[in-house]
Amino acid sequence: MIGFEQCTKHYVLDDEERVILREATLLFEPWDRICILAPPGVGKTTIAHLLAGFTRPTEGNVHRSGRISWPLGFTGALHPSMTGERNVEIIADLAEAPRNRVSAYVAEFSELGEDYHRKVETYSSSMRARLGFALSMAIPADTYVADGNIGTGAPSFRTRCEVALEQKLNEGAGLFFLTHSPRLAERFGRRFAVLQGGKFVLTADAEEAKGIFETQLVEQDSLQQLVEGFSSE
Ligand SMILES: Nc1ncnc2c1ncn2[C@@H]1O[C@H](COP(=O)(O)OP(=O)(O)OP(=O)(O)O)[C@@H](O)[C@H]1O
Repeated sequence: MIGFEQCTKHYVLDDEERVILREATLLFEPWDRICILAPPGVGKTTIAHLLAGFTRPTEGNVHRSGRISWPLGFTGALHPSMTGERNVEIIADLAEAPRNRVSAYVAEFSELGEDYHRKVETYSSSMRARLGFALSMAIPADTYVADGNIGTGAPSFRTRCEVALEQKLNEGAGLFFLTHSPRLAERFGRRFAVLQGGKFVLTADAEEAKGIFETQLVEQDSLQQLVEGFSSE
C-alpha cells in the first residue's frame, strides 16, 4: 500500500498556522485510481507534493513504493539555461529511462518544433508547461500524481494530455489526483474522496463526492463574503 498514515502537514507563515492535513489516513494500492475533490487553496498541491516526495509531513508517515511520478506537468526541475532536449536527456538518465525514446516522445508530444533545441529560458510559460507534461508522460510510472487539471494551455493540447493519461491508466497504471473539477474526477477516478477538515473522506461514488464538494464551495464563498464584509467596514 502507498499513501498517508496519521499524516499532519501544516505551514506557519507570519505566526499564522495553515493546516493542510490533520492526522489524515488514506492508504491505497499503487494501481488504484483515486480522485479527491477539494476547493481552491486548501492544499491540493501540497498533498500531491507529499506523495511525490517533494515535501515531508509535519507528523505521521507518507508511504511510497514503486515508481510514483512527480506531479504531472511539473516544470520545477527544468534548468533554464539548458535546451529542452538536454533537460529531457538528463531527467531520462536520472529516471533510468531510455533517453532516445523519451526524447523522441517529448519532441513529438510537446509540439515544440525547433524550440525543443533552444534554451528553456526562451520559452513562454505554455511552452514550458507542454514540455513538462510531455516529460511526465514519457517517463514510465506505476502511479501518476496530479493536481488541478490534466494538461494545460490550448483545449486541443489539454485533450491530448487527457487521452495520453487515459491510455496509461488503461494499461494498468494508478492515479492519485486532487482536483476542483468534478468532470475530471469522474472521468479518471474509480474511487473518490473529498478533503474535509484536513482529513480524506472516502465517498461511495463520484456523485456523493461532488455533492459534498459543492457544499464546500458555497461555504467557502459565504466565508469569503463575510471576510470582505468585515474588511470593508
Ligand atoms: N511553502 C509554504 N509556506 C507557507 N504556506 C504555504 C506554502 N505552500 C503553500 N502554502 C499555503 O498552504 C495553503 C495551501 O496551498 P496549496 O498550493 O497546497 O493549495 P491548492 O489547493 O493547491 O491551491 P490552488 O487551488 O490555489 O492551486 C495556502 O494557504 C498556501 O498559501
